[in-house]
Amino acid sequence: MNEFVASEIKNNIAEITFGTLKSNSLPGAILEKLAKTILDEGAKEEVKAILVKSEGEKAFCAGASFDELLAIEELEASTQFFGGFAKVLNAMRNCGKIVVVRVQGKTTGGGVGIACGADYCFATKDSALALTEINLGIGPFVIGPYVERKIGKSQFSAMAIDADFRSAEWAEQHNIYHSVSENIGEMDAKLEKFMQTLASRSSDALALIKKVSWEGTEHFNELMPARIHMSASLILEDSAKKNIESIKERLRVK
Ligand SMILES: C/C(=C\C(=O)SCCNC(=O)CCNC(=O)[C@H](O)C(C)(C)COP(=O)(O)OP(=O)(O)OC[C@H]1O[C@@H](n2cnc3c(N)ncnc32)[C@H](O)[C@@H]1OP(=O)(O)O)CC(=O)O
Repeated sequence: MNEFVASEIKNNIAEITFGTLKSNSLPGAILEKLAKTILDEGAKEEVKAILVKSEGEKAFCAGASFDELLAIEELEASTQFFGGFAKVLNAMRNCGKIVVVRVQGKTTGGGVGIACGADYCFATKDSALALTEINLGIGPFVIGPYVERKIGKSQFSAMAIDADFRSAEWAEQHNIYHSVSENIGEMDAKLEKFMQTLASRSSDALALIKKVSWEGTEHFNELMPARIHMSASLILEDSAKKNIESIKERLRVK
């Protein structure tokens, strides 16, 4: 399977895994499927919490798929595509269940959005992160409210402007990661214990914790159409396509 979203329920935990061949970057179909899977699993009474993770031992998620961005030629398609990120984050926020995210390696752009959409986030010390959108000629507009909620406006705008990687240690100090491990084995051992404990907790208490944690984010729904339009229109510029081609080349020869 080249691109997939899979889910299984183990011990009252819905484990959702996504994967794509290019650093787990996200095409539109995977975004749509991920959003739907999170909502479907969240609606199941037996599910106490949701674990979102990605395939492999390298990058957690490289954000928007370059190949899909290069193929987009008109506003309707780009609006639909960036709307997919809004749907995933909205699903994480509104699914009614605690969402835990497992970050095993570097993450950029929309992948940082997914880490910030978590209620609790595990990572390894190699899980540096960056808002690289400006390199393409766009910005972290759709994921912005979710990132700002974790790190504050000043740090968000600094990350969006410089597009530099911050370390996992930085991400822990700035409330994105809640647990940082030396390696994947150590992270998974901690995660398993954490999820087992979560599964034994009161469903009603967890639901209320989810509710109060996201209080004050109701306006995200109203923000989204304009935020989607920002990325969706900028990506149509010729310079954005040239930028993506040169990033792909830089990554290929590095
Ligand atoms: C949500 C909004 C916007 C966005 O999300 S914009 C997307 C931003 N993403 C990037 O800028 C990703 C750039 N990629 C990297 O920095 C690195 O690849 C990585 C993610 C840190 C992973 O590094 P690693 O060393 O593990 O892997 P490689 O660099 O060797 O990459 C392997 C392979 O994957 C290809 N690739 C990387 N990123 C993407 C991508 N986004 N789409 C497609 N393909 C990607 C890379 O080119 C390599 O391919 P090869 O063929 O093997 O060369 C907007 C909003 O919020 O509004």
